[in-house]
Amino acid sequence: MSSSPEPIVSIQDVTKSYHLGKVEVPALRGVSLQVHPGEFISIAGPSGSGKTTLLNLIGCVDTATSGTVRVAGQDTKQLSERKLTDLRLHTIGFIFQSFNLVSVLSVFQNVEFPLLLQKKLNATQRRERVMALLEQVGLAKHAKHRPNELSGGQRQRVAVARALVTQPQIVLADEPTANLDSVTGQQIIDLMKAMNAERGTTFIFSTHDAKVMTHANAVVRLKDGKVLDRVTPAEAGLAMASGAEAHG
Ligand SMILES: Nc1ncnc2c1ncn2[C@@H]1O[C@H](COP(=O)(O)OP(=O)(O)OP(=O)(O)O)[C@@H](O)[C@H]1O
Repeated sequence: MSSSPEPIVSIQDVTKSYHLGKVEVPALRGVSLQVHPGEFISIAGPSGSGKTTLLNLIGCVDTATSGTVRVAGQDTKQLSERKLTDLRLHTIGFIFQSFNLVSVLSVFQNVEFPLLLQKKLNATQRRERVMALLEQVGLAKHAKHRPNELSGGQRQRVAVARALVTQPQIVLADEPTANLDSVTGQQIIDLMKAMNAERGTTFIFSTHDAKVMTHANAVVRLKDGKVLDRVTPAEAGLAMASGAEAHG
């Protein structure tokens, strides 16, 4: 946790609507949220409450209908496509529910991929960076394997390494444990938390899983496209025990 006064993510009165033909689907209806550097934040809420939409806006893969999304001090609406790509590539790491590894690339090549896009390190530097991370996630011996030769938990560890390889300030994870059994899911959260503690990387992850939420510094609960509240995991647990939390 950081006491930095400057939030790394600042969202003000954001709405987002999708259009399905003539039908307007409001996904976010006036969301404000501040995340400070080094936080380990869970976005929780029932299916359809807007978690993925919110992560997509923070990750600059989609734009708000109205309101302001500031990431690393930049108002994303003011940025050109080029600048948005730069922000995604240098400042943000992504982890997905379904791992999204490239099946024809080895574990090493998957993790190296963002570095190739960045064009900042030479081959030796890239090798050192990738192997150090694979060591950390316990997969150095699997560097030459293809993703389909790994278990789900191992694939997600590769994805964690890939998200961190550019040393981003923020890692966004959309339901990172949803396709894993609970023990393996726990290992992924432990790994994310270790990276958060060691590097000070800000993590924002969505989840349905109450157990996963307990590891967050704060739980931001969404309902019907609005922030219900921002609570500690203990408070979220109490609310769930009393039946106030709906699950998707
Ligand atoms: N591309 C899209 N086109 C139309 N409607 C969409 C689109 N993406 C999301 N929605 C709608 O926006 C609302 C919020 O969806 P979102 O995926 O953000 O919720 P979520 O909390 O992540 O749900 P889940 O937990 O099921 O992934 C839902 O009503 C959904 O149907």
